[in-house]
Amino acid sequence: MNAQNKKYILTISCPDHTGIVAQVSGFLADQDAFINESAHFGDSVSDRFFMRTVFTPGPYTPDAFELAKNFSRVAERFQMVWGIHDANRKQRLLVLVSKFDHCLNDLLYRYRTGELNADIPAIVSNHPDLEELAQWHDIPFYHMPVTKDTKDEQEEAVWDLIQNLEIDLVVLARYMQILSPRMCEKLRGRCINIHHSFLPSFKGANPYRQAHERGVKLIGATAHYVTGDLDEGPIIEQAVERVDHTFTPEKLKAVGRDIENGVLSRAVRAHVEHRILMNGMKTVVFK
Ligand SMILES: Nc1nc2c(c(=O)[nH]1)N[C@@H](CN(C=O)c1ccc(C(=O)N[C@@H](CCC(=O)O)C(=O)O)cc1)CN2
Repeated sequence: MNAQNKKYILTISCPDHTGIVAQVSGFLADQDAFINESAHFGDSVSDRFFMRTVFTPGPYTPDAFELAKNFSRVAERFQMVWGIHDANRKQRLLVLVSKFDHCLNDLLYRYRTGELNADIPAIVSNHPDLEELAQWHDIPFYHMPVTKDTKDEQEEAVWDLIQNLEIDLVVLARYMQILSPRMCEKLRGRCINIHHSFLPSFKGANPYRQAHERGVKLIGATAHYVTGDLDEGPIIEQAVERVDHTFTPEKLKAVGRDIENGVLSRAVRAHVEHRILMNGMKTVVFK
């Protein structure tokens, strides 16, 4: 164990090839680093390889900058998309909400208890309803109302806040406004939405009403990265629960709330722990 309790996470995605695990573990050994855990996946369809290795520096391990410079030679050889992340650095989340409070409430509980190892410097909403909940948690609340005519200005203000607060991840916790393609591009790979259906079923607004009208026997929730295509972004986490003909739309929503909470929190936790790697329009999520 090193004195400063430093720990890093190396994430890799690259064209599949023999010897990658050997080269990476050999590199870390040469840099005097201790591997704590490692996971990898070779996708035979996309022919890409994914790896996540957690390591702690030894007495002779160079600093993170020097380590990254040294690793870049290995990365180039295998055409890697890679990152070395500080496992002890808390990711900074901006949570966007509208009027529904259950996902925000759940995230804030997990944040307050330390289960969600992240910082939440601010909450943004297009409605004032949830300001009291933010105040209870002593988190700054920004009421940023939006209409079809003011959407551009509102998104500019949200973007300024993201930059000023050095936000790492934006979480749409039942935020009921569709982000513009421009905003989605700016937030590519770092904006997670909770959709209240088992996608790809029931995209868009009012999925519980759609589900009730369809007479489904399962309802679910999906956490996905946000793209310009509504509810089409790469899926991160999903869950379902059984329902039956006796379930009214209100009862479907009540059961759905607990599903949404669990799905969103697992997705956010996976992101902040650098366990999600992009695989085209899909994800690889390491346990
Ligand atoms: N660019 C994206 N923006 C958002 C996504 C997304 O996948 N891509 N997910 C939504 C959340 N959502 C479903 O999960 C959703 C939210 C809102 C609507 C919708 O039709 N909203 C209306 C306005 C509603 C209102 O005035 O309150 C609209 O924007 O025209 C559909 C689906 C979050 N954003």
